Amino acid sequence: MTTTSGIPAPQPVGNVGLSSERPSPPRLETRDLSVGYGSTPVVHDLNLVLRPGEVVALLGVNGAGKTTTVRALAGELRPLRGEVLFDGRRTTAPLHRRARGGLRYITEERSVFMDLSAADNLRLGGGERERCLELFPELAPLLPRRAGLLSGGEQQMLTLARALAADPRVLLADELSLGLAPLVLERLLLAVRAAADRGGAVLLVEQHVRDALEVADRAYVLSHGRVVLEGEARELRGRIGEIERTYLSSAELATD
Ligand SMILES: Nc1ncnc2c1ncn2[C@@H]1O[C@H](COP(=O)(O)OP(=O)(O)OP(=O)(O)O)[C@@H](O)[C@H]1O
Repeated sequence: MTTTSGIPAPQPVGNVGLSSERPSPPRLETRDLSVGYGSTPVVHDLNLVLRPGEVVALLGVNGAGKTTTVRALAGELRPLRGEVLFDGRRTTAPLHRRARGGLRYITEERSVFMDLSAADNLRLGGGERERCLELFPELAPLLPRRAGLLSGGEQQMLTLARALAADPRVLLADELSLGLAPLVLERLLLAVRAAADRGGAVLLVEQHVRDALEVADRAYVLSHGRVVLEGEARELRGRIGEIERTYLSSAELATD
């Protein structure tokens, strides 16, 4: 595509991993990864790729192994078998070292420092405060307030603003939507999409399949710790029934 001045129009970074002939090298990758608790794997033989500029959704019923996968990617759980690669290099580094490489891991539990003000929470994120407020202007009047007094949705916004303002090279977002109003969820997901469009690599763990597939480029569906379906989100949007059936069969197996 060219502009009227004949200069090639900038391509959104978000499509780099998908549309160019040679996809960008993965920023984060697992090869034949098995991971779990003690010596018992709950995720088996996982091959997952996360490239710059893309949002990848990780879907599956409760207990499928999504959080376990994300914790392994974050460096909180060590592989039992197989490996995790960050920027093409095998790593067993803990989270704080991966964070130095630009990885941010956000979960519902680790959301905010409750005793600090919203402003102090943003300061701790290392990103610019103005940037946070650009992302979520609704945080401005809440800045002096103690974070513990904010609503669940406001706390999630704070968490995400803090993570996104630092322009993470990799964002692992586990269950951002838990308990959020639909409109807040939509804002959070759009902010996540925008982070990928600026070149970040985003892994999004989500219970809301349709919402996740709206903003994702690709998705993996886990069932009992194994990938049972994967593909481009635009294709999977037409296969929601099939995805839901994997959820149902997981539930049947779980009650056997
Ligand atoms: N700390 C732990 N110790 C032992 N087993 C665990 C631990 N955490 C999770 N598990 C087990 O590992 C399996 C996968 O759990 P995981 O939390 O990864 O699933 P999930 O897909 O993220 O589920 P949810 O959607 O409910 O968060 C489950 O059977 C769970 O009981």
